[in-house]
Amino acid sequence: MIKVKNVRKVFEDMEALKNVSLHIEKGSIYGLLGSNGAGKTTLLKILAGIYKEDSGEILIDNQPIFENIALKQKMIFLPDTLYFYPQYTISQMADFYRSMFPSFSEERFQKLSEIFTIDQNKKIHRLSKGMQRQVAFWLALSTMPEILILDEPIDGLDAVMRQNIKNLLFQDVAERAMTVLISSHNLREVEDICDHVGILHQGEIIIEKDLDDLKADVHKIQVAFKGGVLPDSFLQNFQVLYKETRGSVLLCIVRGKKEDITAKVQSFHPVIFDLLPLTLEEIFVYEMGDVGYEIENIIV
Ligand SMILES: Nc1ncnc2c1ncn2[C@@H]1O[C@H](COP(=O)(O)OP(=O)(O)OP(=O)(O)O)[C@@H](O)[C@H]1O
Repeated sequence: MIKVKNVRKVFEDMEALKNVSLHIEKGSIYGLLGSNGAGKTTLLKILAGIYKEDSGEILIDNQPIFENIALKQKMIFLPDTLYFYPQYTISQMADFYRSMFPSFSEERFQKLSEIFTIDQNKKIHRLSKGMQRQVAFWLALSTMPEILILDEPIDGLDAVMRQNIKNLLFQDVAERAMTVLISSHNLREVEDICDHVGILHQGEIIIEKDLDDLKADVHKIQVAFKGGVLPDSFLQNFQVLYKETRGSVLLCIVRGKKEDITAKVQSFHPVIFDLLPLTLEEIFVYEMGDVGYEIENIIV
C-alpha cells in the first residue's frame, strides 16, 4: 500500500506539488494522468525516493521511502528518459542489477529472453530507442519488483511489444500482487491497463477514482425536443461539464449515473435522446475543462 499525504514540493520559486494526497492499493495498476507540467514526474521521483518532499509524508508499507535501501530494492522506477551505463552490454547491465537487487531471478531473466530476443552481448547504447526500452523492462521485471513505477512506459515500443509488456504486467499483478504506477499521456493505453486513476493538475490531485466508477459517473447525451425548443429548466437538472448545440440537437457532457440522467431527460419527453459512455480520453479532457483548462469545440 502506497500512501501519499499532503505532499508539497517546491523548486526554487516553482510549487510543483501543492498538497497532494493519494492511495495506491497493493496489486493495483494506478494511472497517474495530468496536463503538461502538472507535477507527475516530480511525484513519481518522490515516490521512487529520488527527490525528497518538502513537507507531507510518503509511506510505502508504512515506511518512508527516502534513503530506505531495503524498500528501494523492492521497487523499480523506469523514467521517461532511460539511463544505462555507457558502453555496458545487456549482460553487464544484468550483472549490475544482480548486484543491486537481491530478488533478481535468473529463471525470470532467462524466460524473458524468449520475449525480448535481443543479443545479450550487444552494447545497450547502440540499440534503438524501442529496443532500449525492451531492455529496461527485461531487467526491471527480472528483479521481481513489488512496486513498478513507470513514467511514459510505452514510448517507442511497437504494438506487439506493447501487448507483450501489458501481458507481463498483468501476469505479475495477478500472480504476485505487484503494484504498478503508470504516468502516461496515452490515455487509451491507460484505459486498457489501469484499474484506478488519479488526475493531477497544476500540482494538485483533482480526481482519484476506480476507473469503472469514474466512467460510470460522466456521460455524453444528445437530446432534441419538439419544435427544436429546449425546455427552460432542462439544463438546471444536470451538472454540465460541456455543452454545444448542433442545429436542434443539444450535445452535453454531464456528471451522473446513467439511470439518473436517463430518468431526468425522459421526464422532458425528448424527440431524440442518446446517452453514450465516455472514453478515458474524453473524461480527462472534460474534467480538465471543468478546472479551467481551455477545451472549446472539441466534441466529436
Ligand atoms: N528539477 C527541477 N528544477 C526546477 N523545476 C522543475 C524541476 N523538475 C520539474 N520542475 C518544474 O515542476 C513542474 C512540474 O514538472 P513535472 O516534470 O513534474 O511535470 P509533468 O506532469 O511530468 O509534465 P509532462 O507531462 O510535461 O512531462 C514544471 O513546472 C517543471 O518546470
